Amino acid sequence: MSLKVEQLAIGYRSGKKSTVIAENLNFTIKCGELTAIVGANGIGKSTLLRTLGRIQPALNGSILLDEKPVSENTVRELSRKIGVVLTEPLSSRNITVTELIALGRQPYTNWIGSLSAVDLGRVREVITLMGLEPLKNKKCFELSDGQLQKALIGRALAQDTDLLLLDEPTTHLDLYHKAQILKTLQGVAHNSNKIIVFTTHELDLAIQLCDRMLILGPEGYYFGEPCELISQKNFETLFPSDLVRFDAKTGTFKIQ
Ligand SMILES: Nc1ncnc2c1ncn2[C@@H]1O[C@H](COP(=O)(O)OP(=O)(O)OP(=O)(O)O)[C@@H](O)[C@H]1O
Repeated sequence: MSLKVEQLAIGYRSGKKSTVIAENLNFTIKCGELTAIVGANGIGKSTLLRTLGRIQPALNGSILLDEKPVSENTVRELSRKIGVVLTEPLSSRNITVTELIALGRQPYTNWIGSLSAVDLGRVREVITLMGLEPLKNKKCFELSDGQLQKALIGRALAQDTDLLLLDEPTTHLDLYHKAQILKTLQGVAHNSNKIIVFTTHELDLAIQLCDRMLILGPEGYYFGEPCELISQKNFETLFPSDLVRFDAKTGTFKIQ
């Protein structure tokens, strides 16, 4: 299993006009790898993530999952292959954490949506994995933003897809829980052989925990292992150097 991007152009179409956000993207992510997409505000991280998940169309090029163009899958096929966690608010919060996570099993349930023993087992597994046991019977409206974020990631993990795409999954979390979530995602990628891709502004954590990183910059993009990107000085391209500078020794940005 792999996620292969060939000559991909991402952006927006409005009538006959198209706005290209990034183009000529080429990279391959293998199963068992955790990958972060990083870059400055407005550079195109979410646009790329949504394009990879077929939530918005590519302007050009192709996205292949296990050598098959994602565009050739039906919606139901895609729901078993790609799980997506976006930053949009939940439409209804009047359900329990367990019910929310169980929604992730929808691609596998029958037409009346009843959960099998396998579905229920997976829901229980995810509740334990995400540390949601104490919250499992709480209604979603009773949760803090960080707790809800964990439950939403739980829903996507219950979906059990080969590819999991998450847009800023650690935004509302404190440092401890940011590290905990990213460690959990790393564990899922490594132990269950999944491809997990997420956008983030947490450069330090991503450098420490990811197998690959994709840096989107104003002049182009860089893709590789964090240590390669550090030694090639690619992190220096992320921001103008008047205020912050990347320190290759510690792998962190320092304020000038
Ligand atoms: N629906 C849309 N129509 C047209 N342009 C859009 C749309 N959504 C985003 N853009 C533009 O696309 C560019 C990339 O936006 P995107 O949200 O992908 O950036 P990002 O890197 O995720 O930013 P951030 O770190 O601030 O979340 C921005 O210039 C934005 O204004």
